Amino acid sequence: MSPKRRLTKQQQARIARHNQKRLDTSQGPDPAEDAIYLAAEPGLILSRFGKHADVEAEDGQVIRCNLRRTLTSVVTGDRVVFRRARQSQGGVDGILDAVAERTTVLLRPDFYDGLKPVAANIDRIVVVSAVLPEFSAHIIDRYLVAAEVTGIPPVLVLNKTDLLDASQQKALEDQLQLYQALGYPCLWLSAKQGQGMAELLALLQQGTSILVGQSGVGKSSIMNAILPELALSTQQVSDVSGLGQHTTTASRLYHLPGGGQLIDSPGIREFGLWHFSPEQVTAGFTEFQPLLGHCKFRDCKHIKDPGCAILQAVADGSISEQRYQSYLRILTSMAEDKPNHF
Ligand SMILES: Nc1nc2c(ncn2[C@@H]2O[C@H](COP(=O)(O)OP(=O)(O)OP(=O)(O)O)[C@@H](O)[C@H]2O)c(=O)[nH]1
Ligand SMILES: [Zn+2]
Repeated sequence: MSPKRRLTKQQQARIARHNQKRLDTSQGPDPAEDAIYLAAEPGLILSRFGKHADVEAEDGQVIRCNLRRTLTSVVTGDRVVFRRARQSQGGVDGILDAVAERTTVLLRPDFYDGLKPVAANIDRIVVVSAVLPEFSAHIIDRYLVAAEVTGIPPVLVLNKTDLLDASQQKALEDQLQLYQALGYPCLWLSAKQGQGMAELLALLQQGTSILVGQSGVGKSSIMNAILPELALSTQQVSDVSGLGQHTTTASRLYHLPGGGQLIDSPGIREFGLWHFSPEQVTAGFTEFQPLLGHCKFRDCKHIKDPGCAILQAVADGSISEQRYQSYLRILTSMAEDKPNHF
């Protein structure tokens, strides 16, 4: 093994000075840059695209900034330190100096590229499902596992309830009852007719939320209903292209009229679970958590193992058979779908 390279005293001092300047928001990293930029200020990333980001300053202004090359990961929702340029250059009006530590980060497992951060500092994941194309408790369970493992509280929204007849309604009420009993807030919605929209808005008024769910469940319809600003831009896109859909996959943060933020992130609407370990999936089932460590064998897989506390709970009905079957399906699908590098 080669000996560790030691830094000289001068090198150490230079690095220390550099780090100190980066942390000190009252001074830029390089005094020569003060001729180009104003004082550092805190900001919020609304959107990131390539080498640029739209940063919202505390006065509400949006400033398009260049990213320092040292900043490798900057995503929508990041809290940052930036400086306005004294003069606009080529449509760019500032520079992004530093990114604050994130409370949460949503990672998108890309089949080819590995894990990619797509949004940061999210307080709530709104899992949208619908009675059409088809209601699937299993898919809801996948989203719930992802949310639990990521550490962001989920909320369930059932959309298109205007299409239900009485018997379908009863069956779905039972389904949502199960999730409600697990501690997940559930909301009945019709983005089309407006039922439940006021309750949803009230829920989104605190913190930053993101909508996820399968294609066609009505995420865009919900967003357009609560964000006139977005409805307008979608409309404009549809007028030009005739496609009526977003042409970009970039995430963007919007402020809601009565408070709270909503991140529109087409790239994370459906996410895989490849990057989770089987143990994480187990822990992602909230009702399994109190039983973990109570199985007879320490390495219990909770599948066929004798003395398994989870299997026992399924047998006596305190854990729902449906949720347990969902758990098994997730484990199987992970083993089948997993790309080599996860
Ligand atoms: N009946 C009914 N239809 C709805 C409702 N909400 C949305 N839809 C319809 O469902 C279809 C899909 O809605 P979108 O909002 O595009 O769904 P999405 O989840 O954004 O789909 P992707 O963009 O593919 O991810 C559209 O034809 C909507 O008009 C609702 O509450 N009731
Ligand atoms: Zn077990």
